[in-house]
Amino acid sequence: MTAVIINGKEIAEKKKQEIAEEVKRLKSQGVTPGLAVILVGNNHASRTYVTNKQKTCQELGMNSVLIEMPEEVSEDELLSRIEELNHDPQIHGILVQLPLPAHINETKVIESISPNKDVDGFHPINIGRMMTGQNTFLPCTPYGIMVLLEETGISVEGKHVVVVGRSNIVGKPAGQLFLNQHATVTYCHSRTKDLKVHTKQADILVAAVGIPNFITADHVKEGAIVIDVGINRNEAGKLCGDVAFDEVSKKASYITPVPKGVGPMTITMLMYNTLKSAAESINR
Ligand SMILES: Nc1nc(=O)c2c([nH]1)NC[C@@H]1CN(c3ccc(C(=O)N[C@@H](CCC(=O)O)C(=O)O)cc3)C=[N+]21
Repeated sequence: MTAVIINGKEIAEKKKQEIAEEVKRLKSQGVTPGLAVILVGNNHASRTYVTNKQKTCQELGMNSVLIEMPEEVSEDELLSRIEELNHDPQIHGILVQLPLPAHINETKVIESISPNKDVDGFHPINIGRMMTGQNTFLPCTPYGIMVLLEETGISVEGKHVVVVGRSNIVGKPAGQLFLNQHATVTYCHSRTKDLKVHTKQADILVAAVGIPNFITADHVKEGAIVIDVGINRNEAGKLCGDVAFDEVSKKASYITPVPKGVGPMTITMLMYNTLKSAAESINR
């Protein structure tokens, strides 16, 4: 079988147009969605991501504020800046770019963001709401995966989804969203025994490991749907996923590439969450 390549860039463009329309509507009601991005230190990759987020805000007619803080900033200073943003009526979403420097407690920072402005969906209150199927901000990357599948016309109900990776921001919540949509979910991770025995059962295989070429053709069932969430650089410095694309795409029925797969959806869902927050602020 030769896989259909799911074009995440194209689907993201379509979704962004829909979001831009909604932004116009909100603006006519006097509310412009506003996102604050806090960048601590001068990590090169982080800076690229943050620039992309700002550019996308502009494209969609939203306001964006970049708050840069030096690597040595104290935790207290960061927390008090977040507290200001929690009370700023122009700001509907607050994103603290991760990772943070080692002297800052990430958990404490995430928990200081108002759950009403936590457009990353990382606050424990919002994670709890997601787990219990309530209305909340869904974490952007897992949410983006669900939208990719929906837009491709793939139903998740009853399918066996195997998630490889159990991070708090991708693997764990991705499994939960699939479960919420009535899939059967298996989690695998670095200590799973006989990984292939599990991954070969997958109707939908989600790779969120962080190791280039980790998932090879012999991990994959003929005709499976393969979602590559990895963002790695190979020896040549080229962006690549967790899946050995060339060999796996000969066996899968659908596959997401890297780049132009899940990545562009992550930013799009961040924009969606910011819009949602702004719309809900009217009723608060
Ligand atoms: N608080 C927080 N929230 C995040 O959402 C967050 C974060 N911290 N820290 C870093 C990761 C990484 N991340 C990406 C988003 C989009 C692409 C993306 O659009 N990638 C493009 C390629 C971009 C390129 O060429 O470098 C693609 O896959 O096609 C990648 C990575 C969000 N993150």
